[in-house]
Amino acid sequence: MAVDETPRLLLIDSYDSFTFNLAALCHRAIPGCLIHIIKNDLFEFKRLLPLLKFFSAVVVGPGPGSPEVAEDIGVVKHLWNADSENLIPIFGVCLGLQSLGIAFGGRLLRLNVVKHGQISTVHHSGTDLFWGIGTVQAVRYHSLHIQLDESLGCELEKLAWTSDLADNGEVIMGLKHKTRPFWAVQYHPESVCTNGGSDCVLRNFWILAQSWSAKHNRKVLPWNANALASLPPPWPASISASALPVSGPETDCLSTILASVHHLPHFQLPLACELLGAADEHSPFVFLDSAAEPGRFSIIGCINPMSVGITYYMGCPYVFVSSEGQKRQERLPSDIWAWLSDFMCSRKARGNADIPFWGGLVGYMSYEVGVDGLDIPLLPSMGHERYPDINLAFVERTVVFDHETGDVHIQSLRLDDSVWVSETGRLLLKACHSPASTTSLNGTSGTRHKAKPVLSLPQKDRYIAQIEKAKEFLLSGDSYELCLTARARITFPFQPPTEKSSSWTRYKHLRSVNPAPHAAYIRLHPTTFMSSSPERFISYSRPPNTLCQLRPIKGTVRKTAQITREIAEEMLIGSAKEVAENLMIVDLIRHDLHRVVGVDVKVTQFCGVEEYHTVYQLVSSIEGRPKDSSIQSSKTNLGWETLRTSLPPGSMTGAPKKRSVEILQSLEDDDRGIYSGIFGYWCVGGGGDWSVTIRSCFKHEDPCKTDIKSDEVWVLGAGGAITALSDPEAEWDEMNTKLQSVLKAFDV
Ligand SMILES: C=C(O[C@@H]1C=C(C(=O)O)C=C[C@H]1O)C(=O)O
Ligand SMILES: NC(=O)CC[C@H](N)C(=O)O
Repeated sequence: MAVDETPRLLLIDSYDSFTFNLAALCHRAIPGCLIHIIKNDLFEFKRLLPLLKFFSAVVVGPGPGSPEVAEDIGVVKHLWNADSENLIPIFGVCLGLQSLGIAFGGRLLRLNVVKHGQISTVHHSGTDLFWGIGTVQAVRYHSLHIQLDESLGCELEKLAWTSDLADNGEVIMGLKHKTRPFWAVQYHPESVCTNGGSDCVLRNFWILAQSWSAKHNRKVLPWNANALASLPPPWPASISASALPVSGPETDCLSTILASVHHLPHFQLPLACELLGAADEHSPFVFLDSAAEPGRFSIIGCINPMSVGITYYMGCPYVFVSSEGQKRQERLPSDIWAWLSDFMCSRKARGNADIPFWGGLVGYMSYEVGVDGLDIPLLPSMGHERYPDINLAFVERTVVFDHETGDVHIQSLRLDDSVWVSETGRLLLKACHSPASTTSLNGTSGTRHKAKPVLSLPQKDRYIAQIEKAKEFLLSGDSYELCLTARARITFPFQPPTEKSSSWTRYKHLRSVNPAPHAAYIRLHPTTFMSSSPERFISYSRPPNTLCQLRPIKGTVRKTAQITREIAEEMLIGSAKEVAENLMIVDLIRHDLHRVVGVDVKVTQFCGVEEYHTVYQLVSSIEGRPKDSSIQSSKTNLGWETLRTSLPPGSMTGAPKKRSVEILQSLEDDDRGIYSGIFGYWCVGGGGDWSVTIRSCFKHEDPCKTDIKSDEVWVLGAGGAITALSDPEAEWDEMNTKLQSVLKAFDV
């Protein structure tokens, strides 16, 4: 029988959000290995068993829940009892270790004090997995642990442990089976903050596995594509251009957009927006506003009746496309993502490489679009007849202001649009030289509404009770962190609509009272959306050589007169709780990024303290830029694929993502809708930039339907990450601080 030289690993994923980090670690530690990743419920054991002969080893990943619960552990629990014919070396992580533990007489217990995103010193035997290894500082994500009664002639041997002192006493961190080829660690070797116990432990496992296989004459069968057709292709080799959506022709055969540049350092963005139609309630308008640092570009999209509008409702097999007053529906080829990809494929163009947006799609996507991508059923409350879950305009004419250089770029994708480009230039130049009123620039709190609005706020008792319930899920091991949120509503009694947009005035007020780098005003009927978000979800540069960057925020301190930057740094970086919150999301996002871009993922900023108008926040930055030129061709939509597979934003869910979203659905009172989703753009050059919809509010109405005398209802959401270390009162305050940052614009 021929021996297959390529190390093949079967990585069994128990629906965790760190699985691709583990795959990346295996790839680093075991040269040339190919990793097939399956969910723990893909096969029954009798179907999996014959496939094991094609693998060199199995890696059992971490996951939510308990190894004693059949649905949580899936097929894994059977692996340990395979007969000697079918034995295969196995490396387990966390839930994997716990499953090994209970299979051979270990007791599964809850920790007194759970450890999520915290770093412990791991002591070890210096043998087996820990051979040649010095100090280990390891990240832990667990609520459960294994205890061995070694006096009973246990088949397992402890290899590593940590001393949690008064919290939990000694906790097992590494195990091996005395005769079978099974090894496992309780901590997370793949976490970005684990030091000393990652690559080298995996390398030791591989050496142990190979020598056990040699000693027991275990042969790996040559790869047989037919027999293995039911397995997914190996990672990272599966990431190839063919697996990515195609973005159209190569850049060198594209038309060049029309553009003019004016140096106007004192450009008044709100005034420019008004000259271009922002104040006209009846026309659609989009403005992506870098209203504070570190935002650099602000984008005004000039929409007119010929512009294409795209709306999509969750669960609907159609997408609605409107233009020139007509609306038609188109059946989706497979899903909305593929449709949008096709739509953009035929609209590629080329412009000034220094400007991130040349025209393209601008708008928002709801949280539920992302939830759907996790294969979680929508809540029954989600009907078609609500509001669009995806609402985008294809913007051909844009004004882009570069806050760094003071240059204004007027651009059009249309052929023969030089008249619009030059007239818009003239208009904006003129406006720059005429004094603007403060009201026009900043807005005022006063709008057309005379009557006082009714404000409905989250109830403290209810929110605290939800935090307590969330904590139960953290203690049981079902989640490591839950981003709990609540909604507020501001209702203005019906007033006859006016030409002059009151929401635009409101937005100007918001951007002056809570300036933010990812601010936005998006009026795409029936929805009006305004944001003062501090958080970028993802940006991806134009292909080829796309760089994907995600910038999760986790860790918040409210600004007050007493809180200086130094104090905020101490409160954030000096707090195990805040850093743990951030670390968990960094690890989750690394996983999301590794899945699409392969091995080339880096954390370029870890827990930087950034100052915003009302809060200090801990911000990390994770980047991926695959070196592989086949993925990096100018024809692939790497960024779009990363966006699709990374929703909903990890910072708005918690980890592990899928289980956490399910738990949050059961805890929160309403679906999130637009809140917690994303907004931003997809440029015709292939790049994109999408922000997280927080510190934002929205309303749905159609000003053309004057016969319906509906109230004007603005909805806003706010929340924060709940961890086992959360103090409910402090979480309640944090959520309110975030709500207030937007409520200020309503003077309620
Ligand atoms: C949930 C919100 O914010 C999220 C939660 C944060 C936190 O827990 O520290 C910080 C930024 C956001 O990712 C919100 O603003 O509503
Ligand atoms: N990271 C994990 O695999 C966690 C395992 C288990 N759910 C626990 O909390 O202990």
